[in-house]
Amino acid sequence: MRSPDRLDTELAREPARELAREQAYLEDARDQLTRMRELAESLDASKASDAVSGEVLGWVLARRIASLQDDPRTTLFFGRIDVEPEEGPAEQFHIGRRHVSDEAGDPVVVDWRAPISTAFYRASRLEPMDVVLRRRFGVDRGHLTALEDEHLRDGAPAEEGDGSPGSILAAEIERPRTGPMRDIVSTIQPEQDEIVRSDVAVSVCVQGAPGTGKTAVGLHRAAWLLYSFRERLDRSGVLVVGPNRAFLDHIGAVLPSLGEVRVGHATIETLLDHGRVRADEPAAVATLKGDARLAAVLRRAVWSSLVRPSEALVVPRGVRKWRVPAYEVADIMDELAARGVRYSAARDLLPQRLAHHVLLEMERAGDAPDDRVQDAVAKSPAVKKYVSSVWPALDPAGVLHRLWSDADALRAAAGDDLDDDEQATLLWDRPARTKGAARWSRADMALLDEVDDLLRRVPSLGHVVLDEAQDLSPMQLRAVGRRCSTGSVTVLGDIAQGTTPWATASWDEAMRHLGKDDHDLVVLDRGFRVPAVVIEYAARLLPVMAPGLGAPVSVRDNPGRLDIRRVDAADRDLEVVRAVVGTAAAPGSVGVIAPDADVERVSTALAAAGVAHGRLDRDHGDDEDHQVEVVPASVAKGLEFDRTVVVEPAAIAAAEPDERTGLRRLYVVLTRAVSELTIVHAEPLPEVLGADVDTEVAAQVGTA
Ligand SMILES: Nc1ncnc2c1ncn2[C@@H]1O[C@H](COP(=O)(O)OP(=O)(O)OP(=O)(O)O)[C@@H](O)[C@H]1O
Repeated sequence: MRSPDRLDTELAREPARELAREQAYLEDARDQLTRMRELAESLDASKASDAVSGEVLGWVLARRIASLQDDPRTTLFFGRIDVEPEEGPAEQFHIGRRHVSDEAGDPVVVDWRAPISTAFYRASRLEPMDVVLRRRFGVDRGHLTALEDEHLRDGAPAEEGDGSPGSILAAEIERPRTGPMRDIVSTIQPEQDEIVRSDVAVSVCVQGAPGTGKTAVGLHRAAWLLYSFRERLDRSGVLVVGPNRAFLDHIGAVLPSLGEVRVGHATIETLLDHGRVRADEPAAVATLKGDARLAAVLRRAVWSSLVRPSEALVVPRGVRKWRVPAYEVADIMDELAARGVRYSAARDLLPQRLAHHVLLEMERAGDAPDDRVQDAVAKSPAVKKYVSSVWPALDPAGVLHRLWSDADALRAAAGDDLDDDEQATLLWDRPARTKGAARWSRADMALLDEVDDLLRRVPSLGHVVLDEAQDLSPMQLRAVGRRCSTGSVTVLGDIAQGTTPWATASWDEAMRHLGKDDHDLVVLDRGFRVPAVVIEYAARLLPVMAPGLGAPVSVRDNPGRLDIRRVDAADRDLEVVRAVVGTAAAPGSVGVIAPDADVERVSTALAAAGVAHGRLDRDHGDDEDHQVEVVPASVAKGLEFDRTVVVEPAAIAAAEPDERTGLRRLYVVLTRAVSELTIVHAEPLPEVLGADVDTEVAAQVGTA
């Protein structure tokens, strides 16, 4: 019998042995991956039956070979589950970013998206899902450094956990943020996994406070859908829509790191690109243009272009003239208009319909015309001219130009939907002379898109992930909705972060505008980004600007640090530089978030002090990665930095058109920090943050 001391020593050695065993398994898996890649490389695309198949096969093989590269920065797996079903054999599965199999075709590593992997993410003591052991691996540059086991059926009482992550999980969550956003496959939480794996037919709307993982969940859902419904979605396409270019740069590496390179990324501006935006307009005008009532107005404007025929169509052919009486043309037009075909598509059908009637006339007169005659009649100048007179050709710019310049046209289209004042608001003060000279606004883009769809149906994708959806107007939501009309959508957002005057107040309403009345609404409330002291501070804004919405419960180990520095106006820029220099000494990204109008000044002050930095503007950042980025407040949404320095909160709030929007913008800005938030201000802070806040919070975190 072994002595207790020896047993202890052995037990202490066991994890090291286990780790060595797993490391050996990893080496084996790597060999198998190499074997799979070599096999793919040995296949010859030129043996295909013809040149086109050869090209397709060559492309498929190249893609497969690329997907079988071993990335030395990660390991092939990050977890393991041991499954013991009541019936059938016990099995063990290593879970990784991609599938690896051995010579016999048996799995060595299973893809995190495979159905069997669900248990890795969701099994709990309450619901073990046949899992007896869940193992997580600590990883460093391709090596396993630690393992952590959870025994789900070891007889301990089946209680829910307290929600706090284990140490490997915690280390992953606490890892400093550098560079762009990374994937979270190894640590997806059960409530997140449920969203990720919702069926392809289900549209999901996720409301979640800052840092609850909405963006991460949306991107992983896209990857899961592509894996599970590859053929269908490869054909129809998947698109991610985000708020601005800087955000797309921030998230752009996540899907490629999961092996998905074919997902499109767009902002609402690039999606609705119907010309150059050349005009800014008052919030009241943009809000009205974003109102869903405009859809009915535009529909009327388009369809009222039809002209009731008053004269017969006369088609000369040889010595004869053939006629289609006006009332018959009207019947044909009514039938086409009632069929739900889009305006221009129906117009394309009209010549053939008219020609068919001419053909019937000819037959009645004893002729025996064939299809070629019908075609010739349809293409004849007489028919073309007639069609243009009763069913005029339209284009989006022409329709909108007329509405905004011609009070009578707008009144006719407005029906009961817009009152006189609203019509006056929409009319241009100085109408552009031609549609080509029109100075379109951002809000006009969604309207041009609506008209475009009234003329010809915009094709639908298989799935759209719409991030920061709370900021979209009803007309913009309709535009996104038509791009997933036959597919599904994942909508991500936070009502409290709505910073447009038209921001949505209700997800049910937003989903209705998207055409997805039937949807699942899920609330995420565990915060993975913002540490407790920072989120508690930012949450002081909530009762005023988003009553009823709660702050997330931070699951971060790091309590965070909040440092509020009040200085004289003359010293402010110097203090910002000092704060940045102090905070940039440690590794991790630093975001200096300033009122848009102050970005230039802050950047100049940093440059003068020799602090290298980048700048994230609305449309782009530069391509280099900088540790320090200066960020206009209006661009900060969706981004995160290890540490942030926020400049002049009162000015950030005051730059918005109203108090509520201002405080919401500030809430977004204050919730970008992963570990530290430093506020530098000369103006008094907004009252709702607390009059006593300087001393109170400073004391709480022991700052200067
Ligand atoms: N399960 C998880 N494991 C590890 N990290 C996570 C997890 N979920 C989220 N995170 C991390 O938390 C941070 C915040 O996530 P994300 O940006 O997706 O949140 P969000 O809800 O979209 O935030 P916001 O509303 O502020 O834009 C990211 O760094 C993300 O990688």
